[in-house]
Amino acid sequence: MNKIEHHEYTGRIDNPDVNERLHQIIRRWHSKTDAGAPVFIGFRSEEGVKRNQGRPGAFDGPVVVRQKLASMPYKTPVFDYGSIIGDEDLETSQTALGKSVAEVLANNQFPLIIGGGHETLYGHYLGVRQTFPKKKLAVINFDAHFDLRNERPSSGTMFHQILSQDQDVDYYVLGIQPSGNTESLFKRAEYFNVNYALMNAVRNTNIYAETLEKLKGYDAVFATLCMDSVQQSVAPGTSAPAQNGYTACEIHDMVAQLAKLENLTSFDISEVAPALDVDNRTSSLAASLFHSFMIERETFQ
Ligand SMILES: N=CN[C@@H](CCC(=O)O)C(=O)O
Repeated sequence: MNKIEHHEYTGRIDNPDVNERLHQIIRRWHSKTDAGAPVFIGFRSEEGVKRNQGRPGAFDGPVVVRQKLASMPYKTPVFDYGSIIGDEDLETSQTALGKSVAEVLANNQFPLIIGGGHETLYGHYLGVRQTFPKKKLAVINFDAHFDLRNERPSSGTMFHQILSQDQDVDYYVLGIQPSGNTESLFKRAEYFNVNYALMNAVRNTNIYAETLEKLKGYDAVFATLCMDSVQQSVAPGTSAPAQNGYTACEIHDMVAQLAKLENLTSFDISEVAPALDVDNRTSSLAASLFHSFMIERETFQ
């Protein structure tokens, strides 16, 4: 059984009479907490990255991203489930994450999952599927990579795992880098009818707006953001950084639009690797993206 670790939030206080920063307002999750509220769930795992021959360092992602979130202004109810401590038994760790995600969804709350390597997404999927066993699902991935490898489960296989076992999931991925995916992976994307857009198309066409329109037609949508979709200058702390990835401005704007999607069930940000980071740039950016998302989605609470 995977251990659950709890995070102690601390930070500065400007006015002791008002709870106006996240560390002042956040409470430990329990099954009676407010419906509709966001709930952070950490997934401390880098086993998938190791198996994928990447650069480990994401194990502390959930700790450092929470440290960065702690002092951000936030006033509405928000909860923290804790972090699942992953180990070499990735499959069991992902099952544990799925169970936690399903528990939170069953409470009509909104899981905000902090990875961990991108193997986080497979556990995220398990929780969504367990909650909605019969629904037509879509997953939207902001990523430089397809993650369609057909190998032992890792941070490069999750969408192959999902699409080969579940006929009722459509896969959308935006920000694919030609320099990060071989012809074989592009062919596999065609084989699975993946709705993909290269980074240049995302920048120069209406594909994102069109994708959001299509996503409205599903029973439920879950979202994942791999930090290696963001350019290396602002997100150096990832296993496989991209030189031509999203700018900080572009990805904030896209996440803000995502937050308005009513049938969105849950959102993970993965591949924050503090051990590879420079001046906490990647963890600060991930925290800022979660914060933007929460502010935009407050209307649903
Ligand atoms: N989205 C994450 N992808 C993998 C690397 C991509 C690949 O397998 O080529 C990762 O960082 O571990």
